[in-house]
Amino acid sequence: MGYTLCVLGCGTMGIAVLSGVVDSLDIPSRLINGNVAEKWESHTPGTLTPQPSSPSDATVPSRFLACVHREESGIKLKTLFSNMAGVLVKSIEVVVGRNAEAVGQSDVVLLCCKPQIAHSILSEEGMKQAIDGKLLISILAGVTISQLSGWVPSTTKVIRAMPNTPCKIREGMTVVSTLPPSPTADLDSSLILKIFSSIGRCRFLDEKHFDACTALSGSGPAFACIFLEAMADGGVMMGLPRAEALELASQTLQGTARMVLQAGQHPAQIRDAVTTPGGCTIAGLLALEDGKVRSTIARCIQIATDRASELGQPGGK
Ligand SMILES: NC(=O)C1=CN([C@@H]2O[C@H](COP(=O)(O)OP(=O)(O)OC[C@H]3O[C@@H](n4cnc5c(N)ncnc54)[C@H](OP(=O)(O)O)[C@@H]3O)[C@@H](O)[C@H]2O)C=CC1
Ligand SMILES: O=C(O)[C@@H]1CCC=N1
Repeated sequence: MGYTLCVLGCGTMGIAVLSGVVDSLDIPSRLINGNVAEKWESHTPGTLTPQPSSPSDATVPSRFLACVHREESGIKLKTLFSNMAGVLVKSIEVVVGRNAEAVGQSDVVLLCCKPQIAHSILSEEGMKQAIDGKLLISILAGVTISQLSGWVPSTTKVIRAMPNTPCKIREGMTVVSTLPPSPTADLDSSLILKIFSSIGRCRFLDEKHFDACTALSGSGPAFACIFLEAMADGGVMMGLPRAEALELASQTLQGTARMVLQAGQHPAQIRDAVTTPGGCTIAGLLALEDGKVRSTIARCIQIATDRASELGQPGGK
């Protein structure tokens, strides 16, 4: 039997993680349809490769509770999840305004609310008893393990994770804070890996890197989309239809990223191979350098990191 996973604050990211995990658990039916092999192969050897799960695996969730605050959000989630539960997932239950009850029925809690309201949610009546001894995985930007640990009983195991929205299509990047030594560390770590490596890449890093990870991979999809849209706009300016321009830009970015991740090529190698002496690529590259695009993008990560460190902090907004 699997365990119960509670998504405490099931908005954009809660839905992304939950949808991806549920999708990954629906392996047997998709194997029958014959379309899953390619998915497993698309992950680079040497990284944490997802494996099809067995329904009896105790490190795999089999029941999901999705907590929200507003009735209207609950209705939207019910519609969204109504057809989602596959063969291995017994149920996805939407819970409105009953956080402590849901946490009490869960084994693992994925905290996905806004950083600013985490303290009030974890201080709700009945929450201390409900969360006692449980594994709490927080995806909140800026809120530290030390802060979270101060809001829950000392028996609650607190871990941070920083996923991103592509988790929804199982192409996410998640960084998990390294686990402190404990008798349950191995079990906790395999359980955490099962969740996040089933929805993309996952790696452990020390908590001191979390604000930078929040900026780079957490916020990264937004930054990548600026570049993507700008490339497509350039194509449109030169007469390409919008839809085709967007397809060309997206597949080009995806293919290039895969050359780095899968083929292990350095970005400079890829760039040089494209850049014919006296050709059009060097002409475009020089225009980018004139626009200080590299330092602008690097500064964007620096500024977003600084902002991430302020989120959820006393006196911060
Ligand atoms: N968005 C992203 O790409 C990423 C976000 N993060 C982090 O994830 C967290 C969530 O972000 P995001 O998903 O964008 O935010 P959303 O606003 O989309 O989701 C927040 C959720 O919390 C719920 N909520 C609010 N109050 C309560 C309450 N009292 N009890 C239970 N649930 C409540 C909301 O429900 P309702 O609608 O009913 O109010 C909503 O479902 C943030 O801490 C952010 O730092 C991390 C990585 C990437
Ligand atoms: O913008 C934010 O604060 C959140 C954290 C990472 C992505 N979105």
